[in-house]
Amino acid sequence: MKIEKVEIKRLHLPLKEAFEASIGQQTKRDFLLVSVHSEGAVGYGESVAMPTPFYNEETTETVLYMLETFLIPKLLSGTIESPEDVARLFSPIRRNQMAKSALESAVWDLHAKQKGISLARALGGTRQEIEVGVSVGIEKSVDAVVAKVEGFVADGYKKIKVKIKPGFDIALIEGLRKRFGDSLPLMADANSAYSLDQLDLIKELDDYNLIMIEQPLAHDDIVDHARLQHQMKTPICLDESIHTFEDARRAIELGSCKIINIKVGRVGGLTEAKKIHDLCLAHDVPVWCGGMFESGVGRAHNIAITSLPNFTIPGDTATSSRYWERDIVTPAVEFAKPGILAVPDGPGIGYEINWDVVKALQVMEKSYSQTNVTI
Ligand SMILES: O=C(O)CCC(=O)C1=CC=C[C@@H](O)[C@@H]1C(=O)O
Ligand SMILES: [Mg+2]
Repeated sequence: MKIEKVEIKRLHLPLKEAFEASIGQQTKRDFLLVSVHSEGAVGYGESVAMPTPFYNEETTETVLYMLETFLIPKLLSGTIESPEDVARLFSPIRRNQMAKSALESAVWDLHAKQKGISLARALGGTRQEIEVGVSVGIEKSVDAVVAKVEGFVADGYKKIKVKIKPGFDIALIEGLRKRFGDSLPLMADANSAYSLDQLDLIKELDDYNLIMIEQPLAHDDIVDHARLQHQMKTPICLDESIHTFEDARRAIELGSCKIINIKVGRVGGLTEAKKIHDLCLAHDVPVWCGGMFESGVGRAHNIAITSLPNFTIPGDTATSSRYWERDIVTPAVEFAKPGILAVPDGPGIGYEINWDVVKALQVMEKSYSQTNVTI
């Protein structure tokens, strides 16, 4: 497969409503839509980095820089037999996983389209339908979160994840359990807002039958998380700490978590995501697909990877209408049944780009071909 051309469009996609976590507030997606071209076929990917480096170190600007300066020249000048080769091609470049993933996932889509099969099938997916959860941000009061959750439960979401931070944690979980009882599939995500100094406080969360607590401690830690996991019955799930297969292997070996959140962008693309999935399957560690407020393009990649067998916990792959007035794909991503998405079986990601919406949101576009880049 020879990639002849890469295009990048930068889009500003407003969220229907602001989303707050311990790492700050978000009102829109500022992201890159990436397309890769070969022999008349086009594959699409999306950069999931945020405009600010508060979730991880990458930003929309650093992704653009890495793509233009290193990754696109490498892809255009190299030869690849399969999408797995892209990760190998990029391996001399350290980190910058979200930049790598934007291109690599587009090549996966292209590959599946060229073979005339769905991306899910190309990845080895086995499910035709996936269960879906929803991530709920921090609000002004516990009652305000309860009201939001009420709507999502009525919509049929199969898992409720709430964001917590010191001062907005125990009372929130208690309020939710009071209103919805013990059977609500509930989890909490702290985005690294705690340290082991707050061990007693974190341990209080053990009383609420949570499915898991996501990333309570530092974003770059697996040692303290292991200490914490050994003292808690609630499974710890790692998000920010896992960037590679090796990170996952070490975390499992140390006992730092019992569940892993796989975000395709955070781990550098679909090839690494699949490797982490396989490792976790071999170690009886269930996984689920996290979200980064993806547009329909990144969401389609998430749906495809979630069709693999060890994605046994509903992911943060909510519907388009949970986030956007108008998504950039058609059809929009909507439930087949309450809380259930159908895995598309058309070629590649299985959604078309809605170019009218893209045009309306586009703030920049660039094109790269073999004639105008050097490595
Ligand atoms: O709905 C989604 O896409 C998930 C949103 C979500 O919870 C997150 C997205 C990005 C950074 C964080 O705030 C958070 C997470 O840590 O999973
Ligand atoms: Mg998280």
